[in-house]
Amino acid sequence: MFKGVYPAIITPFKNGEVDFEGLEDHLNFLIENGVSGVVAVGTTGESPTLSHEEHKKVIEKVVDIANGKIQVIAGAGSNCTREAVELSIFAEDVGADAILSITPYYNKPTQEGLKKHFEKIAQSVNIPIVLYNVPSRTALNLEPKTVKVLSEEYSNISAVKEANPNLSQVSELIQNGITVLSGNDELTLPIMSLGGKGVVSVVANIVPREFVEMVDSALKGDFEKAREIHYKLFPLMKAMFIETNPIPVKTALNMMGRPAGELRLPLCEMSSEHKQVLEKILKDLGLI
Ligand SMILES: O=C(O)C1=N[C@H](C(=O)O)C[C@H](O)C1
Repeated sequence: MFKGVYPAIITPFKNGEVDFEGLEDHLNFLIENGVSGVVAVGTTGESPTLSHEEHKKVIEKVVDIANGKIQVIAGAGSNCTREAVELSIFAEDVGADAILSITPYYNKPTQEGLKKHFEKIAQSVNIPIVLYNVPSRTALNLEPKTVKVLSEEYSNISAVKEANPNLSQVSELIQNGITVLSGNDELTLPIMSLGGKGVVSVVANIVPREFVEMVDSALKGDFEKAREIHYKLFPLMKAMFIETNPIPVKTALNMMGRPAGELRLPLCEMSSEHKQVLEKILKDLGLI
């Protein structure tokens, strides 16, 4: 079901509002450059600062523009189970191919609580659910044993977007038959060497075609070619986190003349020092 590059698409803003024209332009750019699909309203899409109405409208618009040409994984997570269920049902109803469901953040449930949370979601939709584990943002780790129990009970839970850099944990997930998508651009190649199937990517918003070539090379077993691209793009991948994502990726896209637009507070404009670092990397890659 999941293989390749899935940019976590940015949400363009103009004059404080969602720029749906810019969203369509950027999504078509990604489609034209060979991505397998996109994640709509993930972290990179600034989900925390979209209203529920905007969140739903962006998912609906992305599904509409994609029009079956690529997969749409709808960001539908929450630290409130009831809210996550409601959003997941909405995403399925408007035609999303799958949902990305982050582990609850801030309220730090136990593994038993995580299991019950995702059980409720799996019981509410039929489309596939990609569990999203990102300890650096949620302050908890979704353990492989919890994923194993869920995947054995629910056929629509079979994939994890893994942003925990612990590669032993990645091996355990894959050994248990779980499809793993990297949740960290820099770890994509190492994870694919273990059997991962691709990535939910930030940097692919900027260089989709090259990142697709890297992942496709790894999927074909051509790790020499994949490594070559990995190291070419490594400075840009690192720069995506020189400040909190998506500040760098939107800054880079604006530098490239692409319609990324503003950030919503509390995310704000990148420091001029970091802008200079990013600008040099983009120039070195011939992107500006
Ligand atoms: O938008 C997402 O979802 C992503 N979140 C990660 C993060 O910013 O913590 C990075 C990931 O590649 C995309």
